[in-house]
Amino acid sequence: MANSPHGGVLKDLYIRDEPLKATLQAEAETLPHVVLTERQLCDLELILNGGFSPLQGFHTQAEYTSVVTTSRLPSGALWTIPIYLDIDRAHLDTLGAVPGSRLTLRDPRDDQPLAIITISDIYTVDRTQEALQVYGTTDEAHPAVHYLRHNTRDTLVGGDVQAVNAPQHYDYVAIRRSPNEVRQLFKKLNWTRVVAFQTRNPMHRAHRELTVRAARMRHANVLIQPVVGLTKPGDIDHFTRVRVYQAIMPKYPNGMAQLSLLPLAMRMGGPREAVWHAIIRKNFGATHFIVGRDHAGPGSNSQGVDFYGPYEAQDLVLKYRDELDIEVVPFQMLTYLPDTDEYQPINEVAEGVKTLNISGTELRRRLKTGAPIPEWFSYPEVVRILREANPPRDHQGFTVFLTGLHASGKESIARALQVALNQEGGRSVSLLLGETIRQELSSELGYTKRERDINVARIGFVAAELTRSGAACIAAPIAPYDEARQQVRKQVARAGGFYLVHVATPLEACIKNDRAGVYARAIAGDIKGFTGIDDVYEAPSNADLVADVTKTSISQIVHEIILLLERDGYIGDR
Ligand SMILES: Nc1ncnc2c1ncn2[C@@H]1O[C@H](COP(=O)(O)OS(=O)(=O)O)[C@@H](OP(=O)(O)O)[C@H]1O
Repeated sequence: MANSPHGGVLKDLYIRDEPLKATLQAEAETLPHVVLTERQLCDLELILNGGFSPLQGFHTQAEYTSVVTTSRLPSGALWTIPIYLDIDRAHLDTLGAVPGSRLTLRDPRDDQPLAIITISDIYTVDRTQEALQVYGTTDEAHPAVHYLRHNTRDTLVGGDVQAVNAPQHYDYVAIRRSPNEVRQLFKKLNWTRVVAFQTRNPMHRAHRELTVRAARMRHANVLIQPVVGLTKPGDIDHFTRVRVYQAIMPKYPNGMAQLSLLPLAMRMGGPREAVWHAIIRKNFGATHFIVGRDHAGPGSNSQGVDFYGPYEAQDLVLKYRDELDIEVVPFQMLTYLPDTDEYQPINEVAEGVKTLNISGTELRRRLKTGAPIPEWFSYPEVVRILREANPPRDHQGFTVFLTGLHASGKESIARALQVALNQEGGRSVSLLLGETIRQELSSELGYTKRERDINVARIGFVAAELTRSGAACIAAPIAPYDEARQQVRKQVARAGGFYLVHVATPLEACIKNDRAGVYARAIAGDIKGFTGIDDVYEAPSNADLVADVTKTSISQIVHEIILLLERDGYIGDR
């Protein structure tokens, strides 16, 4: 038998009665609506499917105050993290929302109506009180406090919700399971003792060892239940992590473990969050829950000191062990003993025995540089997935952005560089010449500052997309304005490498090079606002390379660019 839900009843709010569901769906279309934030969406999914039992909606003021100050719902049931619907006061007023009225809650991704809330009260968030009581700090280095200060809206709307539709997912659908589905799975597998494991990080050998040890100690099966909602900013994306989890599952003895995903929005609330996680796992039917070192820890504060002690979360969960009614399996950090090729909890290692460990920071460094990751630390299948998601520079994209006057030679450099990069191979090479872009993307634009800015921004967008997909992109517009170029640099640098090359050929030489006679027409006044003649060219102050075709050959300039790319690891030893 799976564990009983928190409060005794699983509050699965999905409506199975088709006519009633149809009535609610029709009503949802007539009501004023709110588009949920990503966090609210995660919270709502777990309210609707019973993962947050005994909650049946977003906190009322009484619930909010009670949870924040006492870690309990007014009923007395343990509940440690406040779950509320925050909305801007002004927005709420335009909806005409008052206690007693109903609002449709819509999915921010596809606008689908998910639920109807019947408003029971409207009140104001108490940011300081919540930060201090729930997270123990007002330091914005704590992600939840930062969220409270910068994202949480001022007004909270409390009330029960009715389910209209389940949020639609398109990724890993088969292993996103509701509490009811997980309970059915346990029943089918004949699992009665299940130890749940929570994670927001990739899993390595130590995690596999830890969960198997827990199973052995408690004669239980294992539910790996990673968070795929919101985790700590900067974490590895859930797509990569789920591929890792899928790769690690065959490492468990046949029939021992199952993988199921949890759409939770973590707060990184340490001790209080650990209790919340235990309650949620109880709702999913687990009988045991692993709480390790620094569970749901947010890292260090603005003074460089950890917000919570490494075993503070374990202590709080153990304090509530009786009423939680899910057995907590506390774990010390597992460490590797190279001499005996085994893992052991750090507190059980005899003095003088050699241990090895690779920290998260060290792992990220090795992924970035391509340095080896030993098999004692992780499985080759896992490392391969992580490396794919963190390709070394020579597999990342880049943009070389050439800026300069008309006929400065930037087009010749661009074409020659394209050939050189094609010779190098390994990437597709795209050329975005000023003239081509004007024809293909910006044919309606002229040459005012505003229109040039739009043109250059479009080039920046395309260059960033190509760079993200691993291509080499060579752009060669005039791009006379510094601010517009800076924007492009920012946008592309988020996706890969960016190099600004100023083709600084003097105007007289450009005029001489211009066999089409465009400058002559500009000088004669037939073309107005021509760059270099009667329109400005702001020379870049932060170019990665300055080239002048009157002083340096095209081959040499291309070589200089190749040297820059090689220096940074984008080309070369592939
Ligand atoms: N008024 C005016 N000012 C500057 N350039 C003009 C103008 N009118 C037409 N042209 C021709 O348009 C070509 C492309 O300009 P760009 O799109 O690169 O300019 S910008 O970056 O949007 O400022 C550019 O050619 P290339 O430099 O060969 O690309 C110019 O010859």
